[in-house]
Amino acid sequence: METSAFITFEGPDGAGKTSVLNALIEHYVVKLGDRLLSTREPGGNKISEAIRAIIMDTDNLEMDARTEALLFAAARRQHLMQTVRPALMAGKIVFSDRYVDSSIAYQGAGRQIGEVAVAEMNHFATEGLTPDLTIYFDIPSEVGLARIHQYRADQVNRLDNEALAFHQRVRHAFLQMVEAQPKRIVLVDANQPFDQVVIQTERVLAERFPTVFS
Ligand SMILES: Nc1ncnc2c1ncn2[C@@H]1O[C@H](COP(=O)(O)OP(=O)(O)O)[C@@H](O)[C@H]1O
Ligand SMILES: Cc1cn([C@H]2C[C@H](O)[C@@H](COP(=O)(O)OP(=O)(O)O)O2)c(=O)[nH]c1=O
Repeated sequence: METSAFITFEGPDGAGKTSVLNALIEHYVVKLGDRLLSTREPGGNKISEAIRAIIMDTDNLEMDARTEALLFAAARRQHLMQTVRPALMAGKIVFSDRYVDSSIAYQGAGRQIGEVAVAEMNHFATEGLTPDLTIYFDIPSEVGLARIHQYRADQVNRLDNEALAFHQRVRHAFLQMVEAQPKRIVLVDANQPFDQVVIQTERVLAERFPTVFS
């Protein structure tokens, strides 16, 4: 059977992950067909999408930070069991728009409930399943937020609404993870023209998985 790969895409809000992922899928689907599975967190199945709706609801202002972290982890667990693991077992290439690193950055650092505690809780949820590669799209918080408010104002969610300091803590935590785990996490500068971001991402994928992506 062909080798599977679990590749996650991370970054602050407005870094361009979703747009880059769409471009990548268009590019690779010709070669990979249904061997490529692209999915996103939180969501991807009925239960996780229902949890997502509760987390993102801008009316849920009273949500406690640990409740939020537990809900993200619960949605992640269901997504892993129902979508990601079966695909990996079938030898597929799985692209996931966000995974555990987002919880460490947003809930651990952004909400300040502790990066180690969030990592441990997610270890329980995932049984330690770690991506083969993570591409981290780096963007200054001001630039990312400006993109969202300029182009996606109709889709602003409860986390987008947080103050600048929250988003700066999130970015700082991501950068620390890149430094601590350079083999797994590769940084792509997302503060450049879109086509350049896509080209650099494709280069990283081709370097790491030459038989799949080049
Ligand atoms: N490199 C880029 N330069 C300028 N605008 C961009 C770039 N990448 C994405 N955008 C725009 O920024 C907004 C947020 O992008 P999106 O892909 O939704 O980001 P994310 O999924 O990381 O939050 C979109 O309107 C998108 O068109
Ligand atoms: C997966 C995950 C996402 N998030 C946040 C990041 C985003 O603000 C939001 C996901 O919303 P989404 O609209 O999917 O944003 P994006 O396109 O930027 O990924 O949830 C967490 O706080 N913790 C997590 O574990």
